[in-house]
Amino acid sequence: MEQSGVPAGSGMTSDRTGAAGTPDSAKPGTGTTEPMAAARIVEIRTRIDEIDRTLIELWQERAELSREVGATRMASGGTRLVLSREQEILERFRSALGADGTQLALLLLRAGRGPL
Ligand SMILES: C=C(O[C@@H]1C=C(C(=O)O)C=C[C@H]1O)C(=O)O
Repeated sequence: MEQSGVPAGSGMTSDRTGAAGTPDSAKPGTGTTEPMAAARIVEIRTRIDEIDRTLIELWQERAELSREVGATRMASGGTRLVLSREQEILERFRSALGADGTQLALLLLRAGRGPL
């Protein structure tokens, strides 16, 4: 892991810095000098940024709702967690997204309850 937190070799780092005069100076930061490709990349990135904002909002809303369920249940004498429900959620994500879905679901569940 390098200092930025981005793993080396992940494809998320580049020698092409995007500064003027560097190889992608047609559209700084796109990683290409070809104007049509650069324009399309900028367009797609606009939508990616929207999706990321939505994902972050949904992530935060889900965590808050999950915390509320846990608090409500405990205040009424119930358990903090319901493992059968967590299993259903893990299976939902696994069947839709495979092994990455399982990892994603584990992170989602942790976000609502904190580390065990
Ligand atoms: C939110 C709940 O409480 C806990 C959190 C869950 C979640 O984040 O989805 C699922 C099961 C419970 O362990 C629930 O029971 O629905």
